[in-house]
Amino acid sequence: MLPKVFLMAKPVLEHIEKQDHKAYFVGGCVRDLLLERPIGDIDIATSASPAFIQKIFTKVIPVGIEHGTVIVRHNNESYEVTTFRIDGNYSDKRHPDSVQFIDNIDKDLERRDFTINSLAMDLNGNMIDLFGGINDIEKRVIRTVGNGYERFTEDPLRIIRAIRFSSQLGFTIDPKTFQEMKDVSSEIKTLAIERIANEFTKLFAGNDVNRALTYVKDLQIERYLPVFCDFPHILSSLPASIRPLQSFAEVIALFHLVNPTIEVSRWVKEWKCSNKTKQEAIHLVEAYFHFESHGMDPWLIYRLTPAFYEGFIRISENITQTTTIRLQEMKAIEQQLSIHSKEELAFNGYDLMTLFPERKRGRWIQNLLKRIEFNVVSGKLENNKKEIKEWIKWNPPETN
Ligand SMILES: Nc1ccn([C@@H]2O[C@H](COP(=O)(O)OP(=O)(O)OP(=O)(O)O)[C@@H](O)[C@H]2O)c(=O)n1
Ligand SMILES: [Mg+2]
Repeated sequence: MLPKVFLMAKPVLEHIEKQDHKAYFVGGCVRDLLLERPIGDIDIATSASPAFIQKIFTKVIPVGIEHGTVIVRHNNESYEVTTFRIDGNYSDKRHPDSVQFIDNIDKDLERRDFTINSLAMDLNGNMIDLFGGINDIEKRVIRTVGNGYERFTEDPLRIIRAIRFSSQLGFTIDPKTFQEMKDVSSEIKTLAIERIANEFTKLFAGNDVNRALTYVKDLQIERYLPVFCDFPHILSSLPASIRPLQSFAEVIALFHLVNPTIEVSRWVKEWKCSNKTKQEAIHLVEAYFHFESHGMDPWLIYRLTPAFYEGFIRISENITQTTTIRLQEMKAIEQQLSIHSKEELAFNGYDLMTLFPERKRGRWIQNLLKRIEFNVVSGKLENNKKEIKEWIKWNPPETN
């Protein structure tokens, strides 16, 4: 019996087939089904044109109609439905210059990157396996469909995808395919950095990230990657055994901790990351530096967003190469915090100005509040007005 995600998508295929067109499950979802891995997106390939799909379904989003792709919404799920096609040249290394729609799936499967990704499955679970994909899944090998040199030249991102799949799936790369990756590797410099970052995020998240990094070093891909190209030894300075990371921010944090002379802001700028990624990386790095000098304490927990606890553990485990920090311990400290934000502090800037009416507004207010906040969070000072007032007597604000 097919997993639920396929059963839910089945009516979409049935509806297309009822109109005398062919429709198949293709790509990653078929691969992951055979590997019994969690299924990501369900992609569908069809002989029907995008216009025809738009006609026969009520909810269709034309996401990439020029490449033959639309999204069909069915029972609140999205399905990418792509017309069988062959690609023209990829002169911008992102999208083929032109695509030609065809009515037979064979040639469509032939243009795909790896044999394990070139499987198609029909409604009844019958497999179309033209390039030995099932055999390669059994042997756990990544191999290009046909001529690797051509596949990688069409889209050099496939070089990094091969390594990413080896990390995610724990597969080896076929030696001939690997040689072809080497031959085309300098083309990586033509790729949009966002695409590379996307693959790198998945590469570092894979269970077999260490094997993948061996491939990266062997190919010397760092020559073509921003930041890495200026610090050729940074990959070799990584800890001996990397545990998987879950976001690009974690990757940046790790590299910054390995080489603090490269600022987080430089990684973010050259890899064109979002501000969200930047903030997450800064957060993780600050937490780790605090941990290094003070250990796990309430101040660390107070400053670290709970959503980043697990990321912090992953980073720490990588740097220290131990597994001593426990999530429960962090949560327990969080539960015990006297305050969770400075808004909960029993004393504010206005109180300080009332206490020192002769003083002009200035930096001293912020500085003193920060010290109060730190002492309250650290359990050295009770969070009530009277206590804080008393404390200030002995810890007066700095002179302006
Ligand atoms: N550069 C690329 C990108 C994609 N594909 C084909 O398009 C399918 C879907 O692409 P994508 O969703 O990027 O990869 P998946 O294999 O589905 O992997 P994931 O699980 O990460 O989505 C792939 O299986 C592959 O057949 C390709 O041939 N060349
Ligand atoms: Mg996919």
